[in-house]
Amino acid sequence: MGWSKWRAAFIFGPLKAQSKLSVFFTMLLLFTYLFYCLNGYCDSLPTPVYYVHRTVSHDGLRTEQPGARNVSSASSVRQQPLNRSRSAAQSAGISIANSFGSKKFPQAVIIGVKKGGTRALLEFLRVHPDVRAVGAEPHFFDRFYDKGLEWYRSLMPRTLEGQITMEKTPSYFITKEAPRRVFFMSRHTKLIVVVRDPVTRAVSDYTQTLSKSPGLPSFQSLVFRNATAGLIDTSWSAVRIGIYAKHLESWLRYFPLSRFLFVSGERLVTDPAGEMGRVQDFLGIKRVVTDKHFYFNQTKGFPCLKKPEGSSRPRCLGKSKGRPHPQIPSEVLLRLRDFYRPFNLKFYQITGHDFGWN
Ligand SMILES: Nc1ncnc2c1ncn2[C@@H]1O[C@H](COP(=O)(O)OS(=O)(=O)O)[C@@H](OP(=O)(O)O)[C@H]1O
Repeated sequence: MGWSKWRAAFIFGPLKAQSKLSVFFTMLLLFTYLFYCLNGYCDSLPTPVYYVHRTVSHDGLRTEQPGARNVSSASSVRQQPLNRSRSAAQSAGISIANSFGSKKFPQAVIIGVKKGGTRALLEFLRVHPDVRAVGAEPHFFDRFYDKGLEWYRSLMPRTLEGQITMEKTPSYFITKEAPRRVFFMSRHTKLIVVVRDPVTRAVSDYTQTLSKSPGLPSFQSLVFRNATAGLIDTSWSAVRIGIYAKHLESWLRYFPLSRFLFVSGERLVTDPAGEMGRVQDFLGIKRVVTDKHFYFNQTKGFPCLKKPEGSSRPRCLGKSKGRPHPQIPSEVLLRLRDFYRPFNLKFYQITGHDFGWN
């Protein structure tokens, strides 16, 4: 080696070593970041925030602290990141490596009504690429509120930018505390209520209970408090759930009417594409689910999906959806119809929509 080569090695040697070192550290950083992301830790970086409402809310009611350890109380309206801790799925050891997106609180919830057609609506919505929904009913705002909002969020599917997270739990509509709790999660939550003729709904509800307890007394013996006087028993849940106006009033103390969409359970059967058009508009997503997605299954007597989510084969809802109802004496049904009439009218008046049940 000549003198000039020795000189070059002397001058550039330390520089080469430096650049090697910086490449090494950059790689190390990259690998560490990738490792963390693949294990779900990146979820805690882009924080979905929600507003913690004042301890005393606008209507003077005290707001609750869900699973108190998760959310600190706030004396004024302020933003609170809610995803510091790792999700329950992770702590339960469920591998979520190689998954994308993050778990967010639902921006839209199907809050009711039981036996209204809520499963059909959710399954139809799941066909939409911009909707991701929990399959099972989480029952967070009625049964599991003590588990805290972090637990609730961990149940949600991962969503990418622009996708909507959804869930359905029909019992929320009649749960006294649910409006306040949902409001506490986010006042911007969109609320969908699938409503169905309360008389048919009551019979459907009874049919479901009967399928689980075959020894159940007859519908007519449960529906009356005093059969001779024709007094309806409003303490029976199958009757109470159908007084929609009353339940809606509790929700309207927290949410304006514009935050609700009322889906007709009847139209969801006779014109699923039409009703889905309204739902997609309300959610602010493209009308992707159209009449092309449905076919009418003659055996089932209901519309079914040509290609449900995650399948390329046509599928109808299960046996417990769309089952035959027992025969109820017509005078019993007429009496029940009379009972609901004023409540239905009130409901039409509040919602500005005549559902045609009378
Ligand atoms: N496409 C389609 N297929 C099957 N069933 C359909 C469909 N669309 C609406 N429905 C009606 O949905 C009723 C059940 O309502 P829900 O899903 O809200 O019930 S539940 O509260 O979740 O148990 C169910 O009530 P029943 O007829 O009493 O079984 C159906 O009438």
